[in-house]
Amino acid sequence: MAIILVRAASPGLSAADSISHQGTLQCSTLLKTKRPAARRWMPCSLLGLHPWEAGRPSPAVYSSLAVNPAGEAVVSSEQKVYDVVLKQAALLKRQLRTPVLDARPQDMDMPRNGLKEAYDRCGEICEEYAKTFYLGTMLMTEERRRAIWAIYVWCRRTDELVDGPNANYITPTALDRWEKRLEDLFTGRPYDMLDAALSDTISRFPIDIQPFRDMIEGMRSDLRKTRYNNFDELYMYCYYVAGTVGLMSVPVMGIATESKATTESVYSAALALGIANQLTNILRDVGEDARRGRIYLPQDELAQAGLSDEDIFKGVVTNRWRNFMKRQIKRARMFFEEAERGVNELSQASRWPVWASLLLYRQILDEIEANDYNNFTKRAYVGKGKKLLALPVAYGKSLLLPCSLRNGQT
Ligand SMILES: CC(C)=CCC/C(C)=C/CC/C(C)=C/CC/C(C)=C/[C@@H]1[C@@H](COP(=O)(O)OP(=O)(O)O)[C@]1(C)CC/C=C(\C)CC/C=C(\C)CCC=C(C)C
Ligand SMILES: [Mn+2]
Repeated sequence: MAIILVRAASPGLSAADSISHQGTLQCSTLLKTKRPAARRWMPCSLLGLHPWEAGRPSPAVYSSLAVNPAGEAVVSSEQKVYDVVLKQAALLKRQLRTPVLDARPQDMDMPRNGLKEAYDRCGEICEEYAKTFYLGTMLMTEERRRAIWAIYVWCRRTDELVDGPNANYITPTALDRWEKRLEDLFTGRPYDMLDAALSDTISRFPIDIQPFRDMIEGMRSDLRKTRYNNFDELYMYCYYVAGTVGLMSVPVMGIATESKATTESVYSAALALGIANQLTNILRDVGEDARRGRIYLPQDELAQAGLSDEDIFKGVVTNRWRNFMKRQIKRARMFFEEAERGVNELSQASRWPVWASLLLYRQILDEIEANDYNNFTKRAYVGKGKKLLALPVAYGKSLLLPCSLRNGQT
């Protein structure tokens, strides 16, 4: 696939920055050298690096076009998703300027009777299905905790549609109906008590519908797609099913008043955390997914490593597999690193749970390594002791100054 760099859509870029042709480059990201005045760009491939090995510049400063085999230019997934980030950030900024939250009557602080029950049920479901997330939410303020439970339950139910016991009967039409329900709850007409909790959350926090719609879109693609040709395709899937969670959560978590970071950069970090978590999920579940006929790994990178679908189905750990896995783990860690830069930009009370979940999820990668990359038959599992240890470490990190106050604006 050939890549053409085109003028960035973001403000502040001059035409001189814009066009450069990369012929048959494999990567869709360029490395920005540290010479801001000249704004030099160097293709990662020329440096012998994958973009994620070279340090991923924000797509805010460039935009890349991939050329498909028919010679048509297509916008990269990263750029498409970054456009969503910009839109979400703009919406949040606009809504925060409208003093809806402050103008709320006092009695809205506590949900009314039926709603309390609905939120409590969301909490129970979260505790039952995701002990780690639940533990994290216990560190939040009550209103935020309830909101995250409601979002969690909606995400879990959406995932259950395609992964749960009735998954074989789920059609695109069923997902269309689920989307209609989503629209209804966003306009204050919830279908059941769990939807009512989310509907209430939406009235309390400046949450937009798009990430929710996009998650449903991810489930639609999961119904029809079992292979990913390259990382660009996989990235889009990860955005849909997990990056969206980051975008849904930021308006609830809140950005610290003292933070000097841009709203866009906080959203980018939240997106990166979702992507990192999903890549980790994928690497942990390779064997389990293969038994369902699914391979969520970039086919081109498998081929470059001398591996085929058959090797995945056979599930034998070879040196080729180890080398392939090392690169995949490295990429996931880069997304975690990107996410780390945003955590302390969140409001103080939200940092600890996010750090805790980041550290705990990232440890799954260490466990895959400790299992000598056997993710075919061994499930990477973080033991209770390590989980408990992560909590004080997370707390310590949450007390550090936001990156934007340490190194200037991010
Ligand atoms: C600035 C900054 C860093 C902000 C933080 C933003 C933030 C809170 C991001 C959260 C990211 C996150 C937790 C993403 C979830 C990723 C995930 C696990 C997605 C799973 C998708 C499908 O996976 P699959 O089917 O392959 O796997 P299973 O075997 O089924 O597990 C999901 C299952 C999609 C549905 C997601 C959820 C149910 C999780 C939703 C979680 C929350 C709303 C809680 C977030 C709260 C905290 C405290 C992190
Ligand atoms: Mn699932």
